[in-house]
Amino acid sequence: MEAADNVLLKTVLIHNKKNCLVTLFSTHICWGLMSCGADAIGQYLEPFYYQRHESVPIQEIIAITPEKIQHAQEKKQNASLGIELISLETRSFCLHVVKRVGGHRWRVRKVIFDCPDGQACGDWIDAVQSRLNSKEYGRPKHLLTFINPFGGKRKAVKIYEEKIEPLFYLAGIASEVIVTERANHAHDYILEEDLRHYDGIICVGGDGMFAELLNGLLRRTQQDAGIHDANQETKLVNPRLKLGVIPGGSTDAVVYTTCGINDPVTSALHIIIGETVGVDVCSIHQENQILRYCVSMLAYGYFGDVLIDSEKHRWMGPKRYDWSGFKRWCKKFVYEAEISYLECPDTRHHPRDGSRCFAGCEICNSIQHSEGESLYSDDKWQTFQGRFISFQSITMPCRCDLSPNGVSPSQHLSNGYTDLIIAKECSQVDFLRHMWRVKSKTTDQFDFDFVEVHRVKAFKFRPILEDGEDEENDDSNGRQRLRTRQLRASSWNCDGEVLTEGFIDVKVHHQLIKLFARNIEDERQLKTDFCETSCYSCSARR
Ligand SMILES: CCCCCCCCCCCCC/C=C/[C@@H](O)[C@H](COP(=O)(O)O)NC(C)=O
Ligand SMILES: Nc1ncnc2c1ncn2[C@@H]1O[C@H](COP(=O)(O)OP(=O)(O)O)[C@@H](O)[C@H]1O
Ligand SMILES: [Ca+2]
Repeated sequence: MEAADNVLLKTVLIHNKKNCLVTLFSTHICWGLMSCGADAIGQYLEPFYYQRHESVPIQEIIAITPEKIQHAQEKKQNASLGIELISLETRSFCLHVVKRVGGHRWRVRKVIFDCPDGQACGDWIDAVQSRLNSKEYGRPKHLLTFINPFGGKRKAVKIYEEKIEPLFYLAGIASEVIVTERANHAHDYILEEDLRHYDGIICVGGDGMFAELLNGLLRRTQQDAGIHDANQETKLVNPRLKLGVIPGGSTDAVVYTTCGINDPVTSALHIIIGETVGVDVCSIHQENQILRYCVSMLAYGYFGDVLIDSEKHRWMGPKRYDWSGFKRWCKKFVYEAEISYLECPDTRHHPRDGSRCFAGCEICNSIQHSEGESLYSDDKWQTFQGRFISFQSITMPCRCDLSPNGVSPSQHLSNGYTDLIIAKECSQVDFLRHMWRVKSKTTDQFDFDFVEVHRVKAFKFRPILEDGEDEENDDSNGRQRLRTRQLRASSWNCDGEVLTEGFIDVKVHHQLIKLFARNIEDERQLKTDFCETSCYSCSARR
């Protein structure tokens, strides 16, 4: 019974008016009815087995609090004495634990236990609290929080005050809150201020707001490490601070991808439990300068234009993307570029390999990168030159309400690669069929002969803006003449921010940042009413 070594506390407590054996292990807490009885003062007979029990990992305990309950006997006594409730010794405690309510949504569940006396109650609270404080769980204590009052439906301040602040208080997290007054407020603050006291920086906002935290933190980290204007060969430094997002924007692809849903309470709970996931970051260069960093979608052509147009319709809230998407689709624009890319050498990893990135992803954990090696000495660069409607580089799956499966469903959070998705020149109807599949959950959106996909480590993008010579009728004098046709230029949609530079070089940095989030769970594999395999009672029974 090796698991018994990890037993920290074991007593009979009252839960739901029944005697329950409650055991605190170093990794989880377990409670349930026993087949051998135990008396009310906590004596129990060995051997005992739980009949039915529940187990919660320590990681998923949000907090433990004393619970003031007037016990039945005391109530009776007080009633007979004709007195109101007086302050009595607290001998009950409440465990606030993560509860999964379906669709990746998390809520707080309260589980109350009554102890034989105040001393036992205090012992339980101290024992559980000391596990929660253990460094191995990395739960944040001090957070810097930025709220964008103008993101999405403009409800970020209300969301924070009503839903998030009480949860942080419950979990003992001190949060310094800054409601932003202008674009780049958060970015500039992170670049300049003293951040030593924080464990992490979070925002209540959308992808654009998250991009401010990302760019601010990565720039600050490189600056502090003495790395300025890095070229692509430079190994970037990983920030100490972790980032987190509470959805309050329009698309919220970062939070939807990493938590499985854009729900503020779920995100707050992911942050509180302190679990983190490494996330790949693209650095976007022009010559020897880093222009920006990007984690979700970097797009040129269709989605670049949609972003520019959607900014004019901000008043519509999140619906502006549908409207601009539709408007932009009505006019067909074609772009041309030369794109060179360094494809993932392992052919098992591909945007259409059918894999999914779940919490504890084995693919992300097993992929090896030879970070120190020069990308440019590699002779495996390939080139695509041609016309397209949409070009996207997708570094995480980019799930969102617009695309619940993701823009690249088999992309991974931390595999060190980005997926290039090129929708080549085609009819408007064909492009719509492709987009329709991106939005729907059913069919493979890449299964079209005009869609090309590659999983790459780096790429170079060179827009072609002149189309050689074209014959054109000049109606005024009826003669034909040759002239150079100008091709349309687009701009980049970089995590929802506009980037006007056309020529760029992009490189993926494997797990450059850590995000407070577990990543989505494979709900088919979640056991709801069974104990973890490490449970003492279960392993004893096996
Ligand atoms: C003709 C109908 C077109 C519908 C298009 C359906 C495809 C959906 C693709 C969604 C793209 C998700 C990638 C994430 C992008 C965000 O970074 C960005 C900014 O998000 P934010 O508003 O800051 O939360 N949002 C968009 C739509 O460009
Ligand atoms: N106080 C503010 N006023 C105006 N713009 C802001 C403010 N705070 C942040 N922003 C900017 O608003 C943009 C969109 O924010 P975001 O939270 O992503 O919302 P949405 O998802 O609706 O686009 C970002 O570019 C961010 O820099
Ligand atoms: Ca990736």
